[in-house]
Amino acid sequence: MGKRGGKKGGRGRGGGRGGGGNRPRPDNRTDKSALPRSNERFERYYNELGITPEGERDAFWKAMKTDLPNSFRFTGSKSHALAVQETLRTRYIPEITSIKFEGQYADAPQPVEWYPDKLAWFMTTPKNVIRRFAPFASFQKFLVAETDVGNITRQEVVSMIPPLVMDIKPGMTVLDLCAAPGSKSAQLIELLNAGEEDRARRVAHNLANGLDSREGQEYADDGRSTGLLIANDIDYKRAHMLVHQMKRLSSPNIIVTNHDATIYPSIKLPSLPSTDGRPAHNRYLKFDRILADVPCSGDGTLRKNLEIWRLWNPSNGLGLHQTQIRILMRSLQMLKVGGRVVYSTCSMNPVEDEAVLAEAIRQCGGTDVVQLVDTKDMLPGLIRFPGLKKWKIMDKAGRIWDDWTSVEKQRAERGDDGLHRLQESMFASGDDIPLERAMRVYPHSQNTGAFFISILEKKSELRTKNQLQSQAKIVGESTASTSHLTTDNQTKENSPTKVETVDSNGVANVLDTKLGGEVEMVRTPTDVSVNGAAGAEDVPGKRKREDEDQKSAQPDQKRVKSEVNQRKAKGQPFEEPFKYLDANIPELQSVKKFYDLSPQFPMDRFMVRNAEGAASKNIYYTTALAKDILQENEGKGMKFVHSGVKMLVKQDAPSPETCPWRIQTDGLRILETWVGQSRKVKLKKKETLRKLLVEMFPNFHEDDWKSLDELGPQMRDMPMGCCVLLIEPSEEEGGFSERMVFPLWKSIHSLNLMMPKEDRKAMLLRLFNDDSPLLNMNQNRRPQGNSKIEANEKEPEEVVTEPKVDQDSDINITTRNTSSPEPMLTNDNEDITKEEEEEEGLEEEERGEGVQLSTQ
Ligand SMILES: C[S@@+](CC[C@H](N)C(=O)[O-])C[C@H]1O[C@@H](n2cnc3c(N)ncnc32)[C@H](O)[C@@H]1O
Repeated sequence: MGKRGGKKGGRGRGGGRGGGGNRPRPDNRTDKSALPRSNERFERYYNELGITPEGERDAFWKAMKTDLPNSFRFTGSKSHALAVQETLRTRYIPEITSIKFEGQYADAPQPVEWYPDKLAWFMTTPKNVIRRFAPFASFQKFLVAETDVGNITRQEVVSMIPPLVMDIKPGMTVLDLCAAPGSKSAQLIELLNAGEEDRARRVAHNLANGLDSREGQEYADDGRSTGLLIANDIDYKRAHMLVHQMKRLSSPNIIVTNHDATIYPSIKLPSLPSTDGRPAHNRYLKFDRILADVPCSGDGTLRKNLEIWRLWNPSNGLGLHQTQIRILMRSLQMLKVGGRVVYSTCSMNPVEDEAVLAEAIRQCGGTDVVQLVDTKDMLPGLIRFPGLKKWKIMDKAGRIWDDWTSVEKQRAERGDDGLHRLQESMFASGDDIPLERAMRVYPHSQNTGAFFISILEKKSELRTKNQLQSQAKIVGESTASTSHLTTDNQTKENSPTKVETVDSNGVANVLDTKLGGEVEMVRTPTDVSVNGAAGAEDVPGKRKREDEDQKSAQPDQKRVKSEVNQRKAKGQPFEEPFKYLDANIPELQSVKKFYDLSPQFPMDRFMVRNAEGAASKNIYYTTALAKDILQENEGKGMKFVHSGVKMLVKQDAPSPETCPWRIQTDGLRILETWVGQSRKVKLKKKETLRKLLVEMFPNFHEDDWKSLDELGPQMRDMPMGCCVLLIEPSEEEGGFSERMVFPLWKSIHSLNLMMPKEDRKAMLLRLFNDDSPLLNMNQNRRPQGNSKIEANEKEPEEVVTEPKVDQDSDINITTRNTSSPEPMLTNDNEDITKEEEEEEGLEEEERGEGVQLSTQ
């Protein structure tokens, strides 16, 4: 499938069975496995810290110096993920274990024991062997196809831990503050939406049968998931990688933002009506759960990122300590009382781990206010070590210090030489903070990377004095301490409570920190009114503000449009605004009528992405809470990058009676329950589906319906346009083991299952072990309609890793170089990198075409 040529330096870990040998590669790419695996200061520091028991030290270093097994996760709804997992078990494992490689039978992929439902797996056979050794070809095809369509996600095993210990429940509000590229956000949304489809179907069934509606919080919105995940990243380009990942999840419960987590703005909610005649109080969103998977030095990923052996130095961790504290402090401020923050890093360095926890707890007012939750009984089967109570700090010069007193003494006697990065908060203080409740996972315990995970519970509101002090600290120290990040934040104090910041994109924001813990965006002088990221040249200034004041006098819609256009013209990044539609507009009314939608389906949550608020091409759907947030914060400087599931797409209709709005696969999962029986058809036999998958635009006129078995008469009688094809699991011979739904389009002369080519191929491979080429029956047909229709029928393709100009015009990006001037060891704990996707052969140009429709 993929191009394999030496396009870029690969992330290859070739060289045999996890041994990191130096075997030459068959292509011209750099063999990183040949990089030296030693670093005197790194090894000395961790030996001196004694992070593992004496008897395990050799095993620890041995594991560190060998290649990391590949690991992946089955994603999506549980039933679907289990169905894909079953294919691995029943078809590919027997095949793999019969392959002989270097004189031995290949190791089978194995499930990660502690991962719920065994949905995470790892395998020790090197990736390049799987890719290039012919007997693995069909397994490789399966992996690539399922990864391509989002059913499998490559992710480091240890990186899967934090979301699992967050105790996510339906209906919760969750914030992932440092979320790109989005592996953990994907897990979070799966947990948040767990069981949604079953619940909604139960409600619909009860309604149809005159039974009582379901009780309980989970059924508050007729079984639809009411929770919210806000996934954030400071880096604009990476925030768009996040958008790509989030779009694959097709959830209306997600908002992606692009802010600095240390000063993440408070999100306004609509005020409740005042009962006493006084002005209504401002309300802000507080979170049940926050994940602070902070930027870190990443030495826990060293088995995968071999460059860390060369680049590791003590300054990396020391330089991140303050930023990590600030991110954790801001998390705790935004948390509900009783809520939990999971703080995690892929670094083993206590200066980034326990020292950060201890300092944040102290700043909050102690363990009565914020307490660590014991993790030792969580995820039975996972071998872990307790958090450290005592530790030492290595300075820039490689000297190791036991405590702060010794540093101060040295400073008094010999000056600051090499000590300037050291701070008191980095050292163990002897406080009675139960740091052992955190968990440390090391490579040798179960052949993984290393990770640090902790859970903090907010017992009571933070004390206002501490809040203000810590916020003042955020303001005062921001410039110095974030300079090492990949972005160049600058912050300056404006007044005791007003803070002007210029973020990584050059966007100027005014934040008001006066409210107990609220960081409110009060003005964004250069923001494109709602979401835009300003150009670097747009630094705040008096003239800018005057311009802004004038602009605010313009009608909102015109202003947004003109500013978006200006940005487009300048090639600057911008986001189209989120505009909700009136439920009574003719377009939505026609959709409601055509699909016979149940009155239980909320018609007031549809939105479009254009300043005019016009339903012209794509209509998106969000939850009620996402709508409240997007509307309430519009024009207030929140940088919303993405939200909404594409649910309806306008199509050239084959007749005036046909609704031109077809249901898009992304939104079908949510809508299908509420579609009336008049636009639903059922299919039972696998072979009928196979025909619809292999043939694009199969003929459908005159007697063609007879070739479609049980589906034929249903489609013969179905008026043209889009309908819902439903497949129920059945025990019958030739029946299906899982429930599936698809949008099916009927035209004058053909039918078409509306699925992108790559999804069709993946499904053919999984259900039928069939990788024969797809047949485009349209090509064999005499053109009947006009050629414009054909052109309009193409679905825009999605990108995988790189942001690009989205043909949907939802997202338009001009990329900017935000990289740090110096080589920097800020590890992003990447699970999927561009480089790796290229290795997998998943380059953009190789992706199949999108959905096609025919009006013929
Ligand atoms: C360890 S990675 C996160 C990995 C991610 N949680 C996942 O599982 O895919 C850290 C991320 O934090 C982002 N970041 C760095 N400094 C930040 C800040 N001050 N605010 C928000 N995000 C930040 C980086 O751009 C990077 O994407």
